[in-house]
Amino acid sequence: MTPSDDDILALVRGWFGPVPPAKLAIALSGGGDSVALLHILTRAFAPGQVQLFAATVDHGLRAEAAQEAEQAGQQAAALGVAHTVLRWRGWQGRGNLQDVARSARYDLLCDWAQAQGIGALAVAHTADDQAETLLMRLGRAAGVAGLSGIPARRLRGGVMILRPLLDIGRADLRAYLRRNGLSWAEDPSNQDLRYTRVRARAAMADLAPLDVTPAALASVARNMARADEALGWAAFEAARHASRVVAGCVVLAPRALRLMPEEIARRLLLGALGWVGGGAYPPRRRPLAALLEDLHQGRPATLAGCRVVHHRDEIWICREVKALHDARVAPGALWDRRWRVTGPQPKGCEIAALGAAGLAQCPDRAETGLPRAALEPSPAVWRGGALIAAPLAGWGAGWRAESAAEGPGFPAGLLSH
Ligand SMILES: Nc1ncnc2c1ncn2[C@@H]1O[C@H](COP(=O)(O)OP(=O)(O)OP(=O)(O)O)[C@@H](O)[C@H]1O
Repeated sequence: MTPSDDDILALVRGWFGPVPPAKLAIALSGGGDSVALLHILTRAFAPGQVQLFAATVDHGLRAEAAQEAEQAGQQAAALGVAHTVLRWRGWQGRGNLQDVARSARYDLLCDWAQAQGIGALAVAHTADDQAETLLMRLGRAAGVAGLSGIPARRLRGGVMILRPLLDIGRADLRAYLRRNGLSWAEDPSNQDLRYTRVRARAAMADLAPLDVTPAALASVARNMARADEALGWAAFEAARHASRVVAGCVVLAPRALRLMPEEIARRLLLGALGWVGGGAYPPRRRPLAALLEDLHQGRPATLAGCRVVHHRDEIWICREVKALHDARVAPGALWDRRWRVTGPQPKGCEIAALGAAGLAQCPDRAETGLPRAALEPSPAVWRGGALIAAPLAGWGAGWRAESAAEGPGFPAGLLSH
């Protein structure tokens, strides 16, 4: 049965709970879903309870984009909502256009929201988007995390991204738009069968006789999200017992790693590699499985900007020194996302990796008890090619290297997976 306006408003109100954000940004593409979201949000809350702001990203990729952004602005204005157009002109012809544009769009929207002091951004993904995402991920042989689909809430760049329409179907939103006499722009790429998402949408109709409906798939995503959270928690607990952080490395007990369920070990490694290596994308399943096998066999390995070695009966996940070739900053600046090095007479000095040649100049290196793989990528102070200090290797009076990593760190980062 098609839900009425009141049903939809109650659903969205319920989604936000008793304390909705005082300021809420809306990502308004001008397409049907986000126009509906805008309209719904203007009606869902008590007057003055939630201050709304809308923004449209003009990617400059289609001739009509600027005009559509302007139209979206008029729709927002008609509803008394402040509107901003954010322009992106960053396409350099490299990589996958859809992915690059999406990532740039979220960056622009989150930066804008933060600059306005708005902590939450609503986007208009629907139950159909969720179902299509699940189908696409089945095709990529996803695991529990992938089958959790699009999250209802996720922190990005200090802004909480909210998806209050994730339990509402696209057809129901179209009915809402028509009932309320609202117009919207159709994105022509929604018909382009070259896109996997469009093919997934077309395939949904064929799956209906099996009861594989958007609602059922959205339900699977919710179940998987709960399982994912539980696995994240178990990995966090396992990491607390079987690992420690030393000199920017994650140190693991091999026996504990061997006894853990494989999925927990896999997540623990993923979290450690992400924290130490800082890669934008996590390593894929197969290289990660190969790494786990190497570790069980006592072999050293390299993955995701990390070097993994055995040292004194423990496994050390260290930063890969080769990945730091270009990492050079002035003293006091953030180095390799995680270190801040300060000390006396910094003039003319730069911070770069200690490396093998630098380490050879540190007489007290053995006394640190740290493996070479941990010391070589550690921050060192250089002046004109001469080593001034290597705080983690015990060389250079007065210089300090402090951990300055942002974010939840390790192992807490395993919980937000
Ligand atoms: N140009 C835009 N300006 C502002 N918001 C946008 C824009 N494009 C998309 N959005 C927001 O993102 C929501 C989802 O849009 P769309 O499905 O195109 O996005 P996506 O994030 O690229 O996801 P995917 O392609 O994986 O479905 C829209 O409903 C809208 O809230």
